[in-house]
Amino acid sequence: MSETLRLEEKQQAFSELRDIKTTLAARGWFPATSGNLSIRVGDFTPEQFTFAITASGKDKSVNTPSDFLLVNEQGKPTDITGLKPSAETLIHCEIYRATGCGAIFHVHTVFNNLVSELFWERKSIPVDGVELIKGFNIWDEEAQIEIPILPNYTDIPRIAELVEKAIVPRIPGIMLRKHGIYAWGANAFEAKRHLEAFEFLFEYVYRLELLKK
Ligand SMILES: CSC[C@@H](O)[C@@H](O)C(=O)COP(=O)(O)O
Ligand SMILES: [Zn+2]
Repeated sequence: MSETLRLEEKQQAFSELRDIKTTLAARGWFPATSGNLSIRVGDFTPEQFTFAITASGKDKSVNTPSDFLLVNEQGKPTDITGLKPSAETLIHCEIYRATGCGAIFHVHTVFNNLVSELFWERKSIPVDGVELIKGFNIWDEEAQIEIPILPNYTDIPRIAELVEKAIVPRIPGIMLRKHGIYAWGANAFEAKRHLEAFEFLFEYVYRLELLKK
């Protein structure tokens, strides 16, 4: 890839990340510096790829000139930089490798944490016939879906190695227990739609469980 093209693509990815970061921060979806966002950049094969990702530990409700960096398929910075990629970069790497998606957004919310604990023994969160399932492009009448839950190990490589097996066809997301959702899509627009659908469904599931009691 030529340097000019790479610079343009990098700036485009950083600008998209900034927009989505600002939008999600306004909803309070990045409490206490949590969450991370990434968008792929340039040519992409399962073996070799580059993506733009949020730097680790930043206050994601504030925009600064050093919020993002480029990393390779091993999660290592591609340029010389003082910035540290997200601590959860390896999970992004595995999702890109397994799905070939174009963007991945991760948020911690109270509702996603609650349902991940509520359904931990089942290892998936069931959702039954709710209209917003169509946000995943699933159009079956009264569709029933299961959103997979993985354990929240402190050691991120241990989580990363479980990702590929845990991915369920048609479901563009994985929950980490009492941690948060990773949602992905072909591009930032789709990943955002999926993330919003997940969060709506998690609140619905939680409230329905309460009503049943
Ligand atoms: C500060 S709590 C959240 C972190 O432990 C982590 O789960 C997270 O989502 C953000 O980590 P980061 O390294 O900033 O991408
Ligand atoms: Zn996290």
